Amino acid sequence: MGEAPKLIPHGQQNETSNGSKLEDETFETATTIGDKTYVIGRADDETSSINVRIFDKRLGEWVNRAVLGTKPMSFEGHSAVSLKDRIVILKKNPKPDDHTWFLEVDTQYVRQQQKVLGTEVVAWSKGVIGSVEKPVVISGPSGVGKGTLISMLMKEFPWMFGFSVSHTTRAPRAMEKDGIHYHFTEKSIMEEEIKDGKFLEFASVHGNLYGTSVEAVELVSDAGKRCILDIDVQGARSVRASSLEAIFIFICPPSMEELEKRLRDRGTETEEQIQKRLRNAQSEIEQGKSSGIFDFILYNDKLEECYESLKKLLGLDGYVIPPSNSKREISLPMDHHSVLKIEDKILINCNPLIESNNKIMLDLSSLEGGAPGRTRGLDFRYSTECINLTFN
Ligand SMILES: Nc1ncnc2c1ncn2[C@@H]1O[C@H](COP(=O)(O)OP(=O)(O)OP(=O)(O)O)[C@@H](O)[C@H]1O
Ligand SMILES: Nc1nc2c(ncn2[C@@H]2O[C@H](COP(=O)(O)O)[C@@H](O)[C@H]2O)c(=O)[nH]1
Repeated sequence: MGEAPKLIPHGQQNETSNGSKLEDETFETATTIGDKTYVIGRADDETSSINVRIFDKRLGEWVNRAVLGTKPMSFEGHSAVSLKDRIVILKKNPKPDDHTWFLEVDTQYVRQQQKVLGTEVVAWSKGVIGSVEKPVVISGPSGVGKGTLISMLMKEFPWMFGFSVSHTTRAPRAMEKDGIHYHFTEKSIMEEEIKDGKFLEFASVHGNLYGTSVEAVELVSDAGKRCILDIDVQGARSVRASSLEAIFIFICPPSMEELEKRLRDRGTETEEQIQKRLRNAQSEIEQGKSSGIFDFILYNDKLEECYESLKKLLGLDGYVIPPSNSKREISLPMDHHSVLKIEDKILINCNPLIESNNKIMLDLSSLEGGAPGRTRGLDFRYSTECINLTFN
């Protein structure tokens, strides 16, 4: 039998009937969802990252869980609010783009990962203000022109799209740069990272291992951009089965002869590799057309025409949306705050001595996404509702 979290029996933390929390001086909060109490506090190391300990009230002991996703850093205290399947963490003294985090404890992603990894898990997801369009998954046989089309899109709309940089165990080509085209990695390291749940998807493609890390997708979301993934059909199938909502596009060649010509003309593969890629192309095209994974199929015959079709289905033909600087600014609490959950809203009370506009409301109904990746659609507003809360 373990010792129950001290915070609760000793009353160091106020836990109200509606799940709101006030933080104690040790920077720890204890939040109960179902049978488990999640004690969240500063890690006992020099990183200042957040540590999670889990107490199973039914078993009466502390339990271990794999913690997935990038952990929040630079932590100077927080408030925690329980939702049905996750805990909202509001940091104190936050940086402008790093104020709200979610610890997912029973979401679809968490349940999926429990099955995949064969262990209990929780997952971090950072909250980002505003809404970003769904990621775009682009698949198609090697040499069909996926990379070419993606480069055109990123060149024309650099503020809108960000590329998810995959990991691969294949050797870099002459012009490829580590961290830009791929994260080139050792097979044993990548296999270890797959075991640790760092990948959203991975597959063996043409004899090498390729995979999309959760971090690769998160980095694009953090930049407020729409994520583009260039992955094979197996990877697209895994993403389709995951909780990441995306648009799936399959690119077809006009003919196998033209595909072979493009692969040869590119001059990046040996004859043996070209043959292997062409053999795989046949079944990839069949799956692309008939598996039901893909929302759209495009034929890349004339490059410009295919690019126009791609833009059209992404809603980018004709009028081009200019880069937006219109992110609504809101001053989040810089000092002690308390939080209160009322239906699908969280009311954040700031210290009235410090904050001029001292009530901020977070509307939970507009949240989208979540782990793996970021929780989008955070909507903070200055609140006129008057709720009497006492400050400690
Ligand atoms: N519509 C097109 N007509 C003629 N050549 C094209 C067309 N689209 C792309 N190409 C050329 O075909 C070659 C392969 O294109 P690209 O590298 O973009 O393919 P890919 O699908 O990304 O391949 P891989 O999956 O191997 O990375 C390149 O040399 C590119 O310039
Ligand atoms: N499942 C995944 N497939 C990926 C990923 N990154 C790239 N790819 C696919 O691999 C082939 C070959 O790429 P190449 O750069 O060696 O020519 C191509 O079909 C890509 O779409 C990934 O992260 N996961």
